[in-house]
Amino acid sequence: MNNTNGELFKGRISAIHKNNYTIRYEGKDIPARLKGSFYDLMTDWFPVVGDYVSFEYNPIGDSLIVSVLECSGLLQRPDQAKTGVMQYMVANVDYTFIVTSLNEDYSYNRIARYVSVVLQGHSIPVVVLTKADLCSNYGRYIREVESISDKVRAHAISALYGIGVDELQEYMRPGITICLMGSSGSGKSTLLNAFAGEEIMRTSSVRESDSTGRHTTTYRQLIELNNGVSIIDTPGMREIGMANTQLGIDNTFSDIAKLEKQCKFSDCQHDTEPGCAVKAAIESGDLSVDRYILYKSLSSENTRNYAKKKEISKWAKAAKKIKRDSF
Ligand SMILES: Nc1nc2c(ncn2[C@@H]2O[C@H](COP(=O)(O)OP(=O)(O)OP(=O)(O)O)[C@@H](O)[C@H]2O)c(=O)[nH]1
Ligand SMILES: [Zn+2]
Repeated sequence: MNNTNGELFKGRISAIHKNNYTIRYEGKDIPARLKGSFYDLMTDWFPVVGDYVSFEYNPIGDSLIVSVLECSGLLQRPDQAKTGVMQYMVANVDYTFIVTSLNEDYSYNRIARYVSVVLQGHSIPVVVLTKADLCSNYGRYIREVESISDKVRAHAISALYGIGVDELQEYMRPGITICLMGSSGSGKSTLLNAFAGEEIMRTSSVRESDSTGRHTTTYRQLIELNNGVSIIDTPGMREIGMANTQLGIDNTFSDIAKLEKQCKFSDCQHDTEPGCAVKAAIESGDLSVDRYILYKSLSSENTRNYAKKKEISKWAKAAKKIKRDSF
């Protein structure tokens, strides 16, 4: 690759640190920054890790990212300011491994949240229950996770003892991108090292007393394995809020969403109304009350946050107008 006169190349964003980007191109990592037009246009379509971009190559300094190419498999997370706005996190992800350790990190509710976010982003959720060596009854957890949704498969592994990691090989096909999501200390880096067969990520040591991990992963990073699989490791996330995720929630609980449409009255509150399909399913044991409550609580959290987001953008517009009018 030579220095070019505006010639464009296609690469993939492998890391982002503040305004510094790294592009993966033909096995090399190239430092890059965004072309000024990204900022001029005030676009919120800034590249994220996993995005394919076109760029102008500069062999002696930063290359210039010109545009973001079309993508699918986009994962979002709520912004840090908790304004109900979802931010893009990673792009072009085929499978998302929801990594949860089989100790107090395990949460049915949180896994359902992750699954909704993953399905909303058109990626396929796979729950990886780590540290199976610390749990005597992991079969129960696999069944419980798979009962959340028929779109979810779960595997119990111990990367430390090499148990169950082979089961995950079925997802590892050349050209596939896998994103690892999960709390800090859940074992993402250890799993990545097991896939790579060598220590490519530093792992954090868990404090013995409370088995929480210290934060080690500082930014999202795409790593290409020798088998042609790309892995994106994300920093540990404990909370995952719902906003603009209704499609993902309905997709996760598609049987419930379908049942609600079968009630006799279209505005059925599933309370005392006759011909209520939801109540009938609960009474017959086809639908568990806990799962139904979870679906309702995620949906109402989503609606609340979405309304908040609209409210905030109304304030932001009004504030901009005041500023404009005062000049
Ligand atoms: N017992 C046991 N411990 C494990 C296993 N996998 C990982 N650990 C330990 O859990 C701790 C945290 O693992 P990491 O791989 O660093 O966790 P992480 O998810 O990458 O954490 P962040 O980088 O903070 O997001 C380390 O001390 C690992 O040795 C396992 O299968 N069994
Ligand atoms: Zn009903």
